[in-house]
Amino acid sequence: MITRDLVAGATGLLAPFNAAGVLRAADVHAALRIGQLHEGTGGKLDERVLLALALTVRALEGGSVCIDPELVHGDVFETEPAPGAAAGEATEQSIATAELPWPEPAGWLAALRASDLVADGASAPGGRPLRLDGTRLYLDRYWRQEDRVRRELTDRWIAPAADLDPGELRAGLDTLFDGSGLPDGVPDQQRLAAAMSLLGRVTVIGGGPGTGKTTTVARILALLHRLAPRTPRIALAAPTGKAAARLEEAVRRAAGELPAPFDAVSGALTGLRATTLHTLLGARYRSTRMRHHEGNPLPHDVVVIDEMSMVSLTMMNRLLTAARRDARLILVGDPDQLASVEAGAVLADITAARPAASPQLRARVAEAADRPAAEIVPGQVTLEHTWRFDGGIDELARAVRAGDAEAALTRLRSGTDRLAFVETDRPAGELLGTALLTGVRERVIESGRALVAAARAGDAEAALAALDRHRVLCAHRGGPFGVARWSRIVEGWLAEQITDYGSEGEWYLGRPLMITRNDPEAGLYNGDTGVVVNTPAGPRGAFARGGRATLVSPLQLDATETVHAMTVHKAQGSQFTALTMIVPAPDSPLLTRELFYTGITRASDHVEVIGSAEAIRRAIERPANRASGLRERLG
Ligand SMILES: Nc1ncnc2c1ncn2[C@@H]1O[C@H](COP(=O)(O)OP(=O)(O)OP(=O)(O)O)[C@@H](O)[C@H]1O
Repeated sequence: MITRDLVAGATGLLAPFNAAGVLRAADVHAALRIGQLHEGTGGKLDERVLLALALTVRALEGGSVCIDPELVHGDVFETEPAPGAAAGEATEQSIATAELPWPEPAGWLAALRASDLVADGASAPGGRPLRLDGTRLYLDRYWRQEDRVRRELTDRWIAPAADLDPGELRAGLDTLFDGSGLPDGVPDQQRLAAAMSLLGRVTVIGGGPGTGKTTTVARILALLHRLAPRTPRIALAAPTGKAAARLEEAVRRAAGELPAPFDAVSGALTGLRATTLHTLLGARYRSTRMRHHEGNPLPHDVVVIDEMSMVSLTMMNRLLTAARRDARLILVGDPDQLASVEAGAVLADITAARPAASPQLRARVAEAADRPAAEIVPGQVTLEHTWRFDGGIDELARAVRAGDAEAALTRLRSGTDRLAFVETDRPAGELLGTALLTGVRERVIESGRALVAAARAGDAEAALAALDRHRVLCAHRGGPFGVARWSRIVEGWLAEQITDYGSEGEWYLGRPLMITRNDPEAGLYNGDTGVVVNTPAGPRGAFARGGRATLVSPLQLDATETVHAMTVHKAQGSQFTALTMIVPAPDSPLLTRELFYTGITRASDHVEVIGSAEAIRRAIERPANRASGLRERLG
């Protein structure tokens, strides 16, 4: 069912786009409000300008920071679940847009250029709601953010970081990055990443799971501790609480593995705490202003941000304006994962850009990394070699990343002990009781039993470990392939197999929880997961913090839901031993390469995919297409 949230005042071109569901009520209202202000100043608005304005507002919702009037008719628009639909039953659908009265692009652009609502070109003065840059149309606020991010990155890429002794640097790199373990002829990208991060001011270290990103970061920090004239002040952060906890743990593990003489600084690195990016920047309750900004910069000499794919344009702008110009910024992530919930695709844009290099910095990096200068792209390194054996998950991920659907399907069907493929186009409701769900049912029961046993025994750490043993991941929240349906199925299996399951009431022991609203005071963030465990004081929510369990009273847990299954979006930044990925129907607008890739790469040991070959092919062949100008503007 398509939602048509009709606006009475939508006239002209706005009306058919609103009726089709391409424009939501909020988009139309925003356009009308700005249009009325404009008419108040005596102008007469071209309906094509109003349409472009409403579409630009709408695009933000889909993650794009701008629209291109020449291309926007080809974008995929999706409905929102219908208001009033039964909870968990509604699902997003694609909207057919071919029949809509799209304005002819050349005339549309000309109308925009002539409009008083539009600042035309990068050098035009501000003060107008829209900005046209080439053929890209932005809300001016987002254009300014993108422009600031571009300037901050290019300025920082050009200037080298504070000097380190070149001889000592080379010797340190020789010890920590000796290339052992790499196949013959494979260049040591970890060494290159380290050289770049130490010599430059901003470095993006990209790579898939297990490519040694965190290990590299820990070694970079160890080198800085040894080589910098004074002990560096280091910040570790990630977009979500879960990702921050993982970063902290991974740095601690990698610090513990440092060879002599760097093991002398492991203590300093082991003591580092990671926070969310919001906390680092000083987010305040009910305020969008951060405590740290240009006028009150972060004090740190080194800022490491992990899971950068989840960082939006707005957040990147905040980070770059808050970090000192002379600080070293190390930005880590997997550019092939889903982009941020809010608009922008910052990591993917930066890693696809080829900015101009400072010849001096390039020569220094080449010398320290032992690589030809021509191979150095300023400020970015991709790690390719996978260090973790995962028996086929990595090869599946590589095929997905490369957009090779047939290779991915062959991998999935190969039947290794790490990959399982339940090939079906039927939703779970129709598969209950059949052999097709045997694998997922067994995993759910096995991990559920361990979870409940640990929770009842009051062993919070064992319960948290059991919680991450297996997870069901879906694309949608609602609908036949969604989280709500799967949660009921999982709960049914657990109730059937575990004696007295859920008998303690709302806060039953072993109840898996997910936080749905940030609570900085309790240190809990939207998407964090935990489990209810037994304590002498009664049931408590246990959450992983700094490698240990923190216990929170149910009284403090007012924004939680039970998490027997979760969306891939919510699972980003987490890792599970095993997972079952539910692939929706082929026409799902959420089905993209990034979604499928992010889903399957959340598992360390076992991936089971339930879905049709057709839907998987569709996903792999459809990369998410977020409109942004950053990639091109970075050069
Ligand atoms: N140069 C290396 N030589 C040998 N082992 C390595 C090397 N680099 C990393 N490893 C090992 O590979 C594994 C994965 O490394 P690491 O956790 O740093 O990867 P990652 O890219 O951060 O992974 P993820 O994204 O999954 O968190 C670790 O066990 C680590 O010890």
